[in-house]
Amino acid sequence: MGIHGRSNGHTEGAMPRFKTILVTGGAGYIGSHCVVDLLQNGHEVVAIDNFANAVGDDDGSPALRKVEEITGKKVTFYRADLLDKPQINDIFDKHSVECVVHFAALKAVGESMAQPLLYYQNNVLGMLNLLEVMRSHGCFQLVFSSSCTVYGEPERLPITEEHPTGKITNVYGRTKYFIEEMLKDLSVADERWNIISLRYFNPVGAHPSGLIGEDPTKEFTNLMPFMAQVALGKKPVLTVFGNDYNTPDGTGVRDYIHVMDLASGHVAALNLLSANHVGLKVYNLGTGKGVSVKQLVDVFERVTGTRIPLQYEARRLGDITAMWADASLARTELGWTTTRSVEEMCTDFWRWQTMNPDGYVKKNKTSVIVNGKS
Ligand SMILES: O=c1ccn([C@@H]2O[C@H](COP(=O)(O)OP(=O)(O)O[C@H]3O[C@H](CO)[C@@H](O)[C@H](O)[C@H]3O)[C@@H](O)[C@H]2O)c(=O)[nH]1
Repeated sequence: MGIHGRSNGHTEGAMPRFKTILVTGGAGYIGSHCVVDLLQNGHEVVAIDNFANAVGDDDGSPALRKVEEITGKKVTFYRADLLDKPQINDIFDKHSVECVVHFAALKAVGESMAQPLLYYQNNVLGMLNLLEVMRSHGCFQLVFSSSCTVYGEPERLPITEEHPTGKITNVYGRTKYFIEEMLKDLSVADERWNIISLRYFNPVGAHPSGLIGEDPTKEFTNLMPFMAQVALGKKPVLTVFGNDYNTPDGTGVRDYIHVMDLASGHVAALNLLSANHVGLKVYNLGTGKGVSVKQLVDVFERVTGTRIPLQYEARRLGDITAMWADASLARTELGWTTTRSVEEMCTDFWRWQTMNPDGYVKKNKTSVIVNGKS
């Protein structure tokens, strides 16, 4: 496989498709990987990011410069905040945006509990501003980045899109849930809206080139980046939160999905939106397979040749026992499936980590507003 990775079977040009896509949160982990896939599928991308949790420098986004290297295509980038509505308005004035893929959001569960207003303001108000600007510019096509967290503690497994939502124990998850409810109301009130909400399971891995990956600017607590830090020797031990769950090996089970598979789910969603009026549709993006903490550690050690010292501790507050997707709706309606194994998730993440042990290299130390760098 070359630098361009692989396609998951979408035939370029087979369906009518949008030309210019606005990607909010485009410099972030999932956003930057998705931009790769959008560019490789012939879209033009205008990306915005406020660098709340992504690396930025005087020249814009190091991640998006790498995306340009991978794809050989240009990304128009604005450092912009969705809370600054006039700025968002200006961007829509400058570009004929046909569709928005909206990633920009704060996502740390613990932080959301300590600072709920910050989360409601950023995630919910940011979404409202975006929707208003979209409407005033006649743009009604949206792919929204939602999460399996909207399901709360599963009542049954695997989780289908029909599973009840709303019984969520953290503020971050509630912002995703509230936005989905808003989008429902909007699609009922005004049939011009054409929206797909994608409920992600646990995104991990990195682009196979090793040029882009996860480099949060905030303290992170997710399993794979933490495990990689331990493997690099930057952290002494991986704390496993709970080995007394009702799972085969006692550790928590999740549906880990390679970030490039997740990215191709967005391209598939755009293809559906560009050819159909769906109102509002919701799809799970997961592999359909549950993997425990212990299993993920074992695969990571095996494929990277590293050793991860473990320390078992009590369950983490608010963690659920097990969660995995029924992804059959996305398969039948979006024509999308995952193609990357847990081994590839670990190998690709490790390649990114070892090629970039300190994450993205900034061109300059300070950040200034960069408008319309292309
Ligand atoms: O140092 C660590 C970190 C995690 N875990 C365990 O690993 C699993 C995965 O944890 P993590 O990577 O933090 O993901 P989740 O807690 O499943 O949360 C992710 O998935 C949620 C559902 O989409 C999103 O809401 C969150 O933003 C996203 O971080 C869980 O069983 C954790 O208890 C450990 O044992 N040790």
